[in-house]
Amino acid sequence: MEAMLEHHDGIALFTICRPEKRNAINFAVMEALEEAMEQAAADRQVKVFAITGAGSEAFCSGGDLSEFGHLRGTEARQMLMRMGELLYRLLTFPKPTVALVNGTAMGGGCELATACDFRFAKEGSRIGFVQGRLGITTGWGGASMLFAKLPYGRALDLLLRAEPMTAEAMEACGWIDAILSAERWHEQWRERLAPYAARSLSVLQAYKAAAGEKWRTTWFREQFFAEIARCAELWGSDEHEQALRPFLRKN
Ligand SMILES: CCCC(=O)SCCNC(=O)CCNC(=O)[C@H](O)C(C)(C)COP(=O)(O)OP(=O)(O)OC[C@H]1O[C@@H](n2cnc3c(N)ncnc32)[C@H](O)[C@@H]1OP(=O)(O)O
Repeated sequence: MEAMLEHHDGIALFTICRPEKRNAINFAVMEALEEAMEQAAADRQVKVFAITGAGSEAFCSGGDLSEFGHLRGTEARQMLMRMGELLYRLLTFPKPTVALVNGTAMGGGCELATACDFRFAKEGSRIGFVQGRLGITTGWGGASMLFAKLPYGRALDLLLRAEPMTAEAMEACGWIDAILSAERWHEQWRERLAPYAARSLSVLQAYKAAAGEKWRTTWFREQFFAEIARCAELWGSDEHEQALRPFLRKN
């Protein structure tokens, strides 16, 4: 089982279950996420959609480089566009969404979390938009979302540094909404989400419709998918191939 969907008190919790790969996203996880979002959007008992990673090490280490690293040309572009479509759907989800960053978040793992309305991180988590060190850029719409959600200079700084940051630094730049205790992690994120889950579905959906207006503009959608197309071009570059070598040698 690569991922699972559970329900707790109005919260649909989607967990990526690949701790041995630090919860890297492969095609099976994409499919599971798509199904989970469809179910959670349609289920009137669900008030909040939350995403986390299995185990105590990682939220999500991004795209599965052992599976995606072999993709070239059209295949790479299709993979990036497919996940981009999913993150766009998550960005415009009709109910509040939250990334429960329970450990390391790297690359596409940060893009996944950026698509959510809120990001709560477990203390000690390391978070990095590291794509720039791999000879690529954010490939799932992460930069477009970051520029829209954070002050311009802070967003650009994270992308250009392309390095793992502490949870405290990510809170200071506005990416993390709250750092929660490692010992009381499960209790604390439930406490944080309980007031949202207590609201009526019609109130939640009305606020999310208002929030979603800016993401639905033609301008934003074009920028979002143009970003993905640029990453697809870099995917076949020598710099990216060299960065992938350690992963490809193993698989
Ligand atoms: C496609 C959109 C753009 C992207 O997402 S590009 C991918 C960006 N992500 C990365 O570059 C992250 C690469 N991974 C890392 O830096 C580290 O593994 C990480 C996440 C900091 C965790 O470090 P540690 O806790 O020390 O664990 P580790 O390095 O020993 O890894 C444990 C096993 O997990 C594997 N793994 C980690 N991230 C992966 C990934 N993204 N794709 C495929 N496999 C991945 C890693 O190879 C290792 O496997 P093994 O046990 O040696 O067989």
